[in-house]
Amino acid sequence: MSSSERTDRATALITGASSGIGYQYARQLAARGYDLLIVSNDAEGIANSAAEIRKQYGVRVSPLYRDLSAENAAEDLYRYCEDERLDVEVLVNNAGVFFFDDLARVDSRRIELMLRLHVRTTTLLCHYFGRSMQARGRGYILNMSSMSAWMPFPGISVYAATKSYLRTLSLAIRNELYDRGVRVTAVCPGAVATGLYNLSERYQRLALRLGIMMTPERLARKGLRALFSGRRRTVPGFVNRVFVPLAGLIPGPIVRLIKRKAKFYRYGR
Ligand SMILES: NC(=O)C1=CN([C@@H]2O[C@H](COP(=O)(O)OP(=O)(O)OC[C@H]3O[C@@H](n4cnc5c(N)ncnc54)[C@H](OP(=O)(O)O)[C@@H]3O)[C@@H](O)[C@H]2O)C=CC1
Ligand SMILES: N[C@@H](C=O)C(=O)O
Repeated sequence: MSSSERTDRATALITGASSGIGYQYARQLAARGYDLLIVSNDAEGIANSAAEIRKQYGVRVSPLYRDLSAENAAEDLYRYCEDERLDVEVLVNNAGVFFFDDLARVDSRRIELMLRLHVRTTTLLCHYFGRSMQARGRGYILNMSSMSAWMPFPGISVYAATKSYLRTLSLAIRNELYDRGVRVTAVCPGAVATGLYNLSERYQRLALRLGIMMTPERLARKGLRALFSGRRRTVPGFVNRVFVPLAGLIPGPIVRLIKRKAKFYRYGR
């Protein structure tokens, strides 16, 4: 199965498309001819993204304001698509949040929000839309995991665990849906220059120049290429691919030594 320029009215649903990587997925899917349904928790931000993409690509773009960490978020979104008779051919589960803190220290509401957004809602969206896609015999699901899926490190315990869950989930459902014409890909980036960790623009520019970070445009291009060529997973960036098998080999005492010494770990303490 491959996707080129589309002529029918298939829809791509992208969560968290008001900014960063999700916005780039939305633009690039519009460039491929998909109509879009884009969702975020910021009414003005998602409406602005929709207006810009509509103007640039001339496709139909519907912005939807939803808190995807809410209890029935996935079911609501699925029902909305049914009511609007949207033929969702591509589902991009991208919405995400980040915090850096110890599990025992952080406000429990932040933990709950991350678990609901990354795990509960994403899983149920895969369930509902995966079911329709398999009935139709065609579809694509892209789940945003992360290189941190292989990095059970202090400060990112919940984030890394949820991204590891998404990596595993994606691989399993890929094999459940493959013979029904549905492709599932986990995208596992290292650092991408977005607002996710509130890194200043100056440091982002430096990290981009040093090749430590990737632009969201480039990441989205690589993610979609992997999705439409039916790959199970992509870890964009050579250095990231080299680091992945090494991350789990770092001994606990070294991890704890870095934690004690690292300046970034002391911020906000
Ligand atoms: N940046 C990076 O280095 C990496 C990012 N990733 C993953 O990529 C994905 C996108 O992140 P990125 O683009 O960097 O970050 P951004 O902060 O730029 O984008 C996050 C998106 O998620 C949306 N979102 C957050 N909370 C909710 C919510 N409760 N309901 C609905 N939408 C929500 C935000 O919308 P709004 O604020 O408008 O609600 C925003 O559109 C995330 O899943 C992240 O974990 C993975 C690896 C590396
Ligand atoms: N930088 C990424 C981890 O490796 C992320 O934010 O997920």
